[in-house]
Amino acid sequence: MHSTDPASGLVLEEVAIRLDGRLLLEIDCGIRPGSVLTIMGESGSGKSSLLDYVAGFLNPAFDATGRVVLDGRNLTSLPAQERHIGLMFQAPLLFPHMSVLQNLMFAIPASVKDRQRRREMAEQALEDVGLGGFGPRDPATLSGGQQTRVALMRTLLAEPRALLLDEPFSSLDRSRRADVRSLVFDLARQKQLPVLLVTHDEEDAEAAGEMIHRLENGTC
Ligand SMILES: Nc1ncnc2c1ncn2[C@@H]1O[C@H](COP(=O)(O)OP(=O)(O)OP(=O)(O)O)[C@@H](O)[C@H]1O
Repeated sequence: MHSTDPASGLVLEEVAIRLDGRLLLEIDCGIRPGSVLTIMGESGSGKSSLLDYVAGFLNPAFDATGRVVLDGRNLTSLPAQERHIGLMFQAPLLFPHMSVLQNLMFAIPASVKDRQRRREMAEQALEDVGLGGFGPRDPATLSGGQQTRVALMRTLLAEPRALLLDEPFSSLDRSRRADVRSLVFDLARQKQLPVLLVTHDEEDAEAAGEMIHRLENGTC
């Protein structure tokens, strides 16, 4: 299934990932701006490797083929930093030697040169996720849910054109998980980003919406 408008959204055209000559995963699909495709499948089926391929840093141990097209542009041979794709993992991975605010300011594109403007954007991002005033804090002093919210805003401040989420909610407890999940999907919808979500959690998949691909024998 391809995106209805090939000039928008994320399209994975006949992507196949192999390891040691064995086909791990095959996918051919389109994700419209603002919608989420959820990929579920057993451990080791190649889900994270698919995200790595889309992001542009698949380990060379794998052999991958197929095109990655974002908003009509073929990204397949571009380096990761030129793809404008945002990633979020299970561990929030904030830089420990920077304050929360510095973590956010670091993500803002270099095209925003004015330091005061960068600071205001980072402070606003914290306000947006209910963490106003947390800027000076050391990331290690934040709870898991707070760190995840900062990581989300850090990803979005980089102005990605698509989001890849690899089990991003799994370190959160049930109640916090539902809140952070809604926040991620709401912001993705607002910003009209196509989202590729990898999860083992049925509730995540249900909350994400109608497009769920379950890998069976590597194909979905
Ligand atoms: N750098 C690597 N070199 C060789 N094999 C690897 C490498 N990284 C992962 N693998 C193997 O590739 C396969 C796919 O791994 P991948 O992490 O993509 O699966 P996954 O579906 O995301 O699994 P999980 O749900 O457990 O996170 C696994 O068998 C894994 O052991």
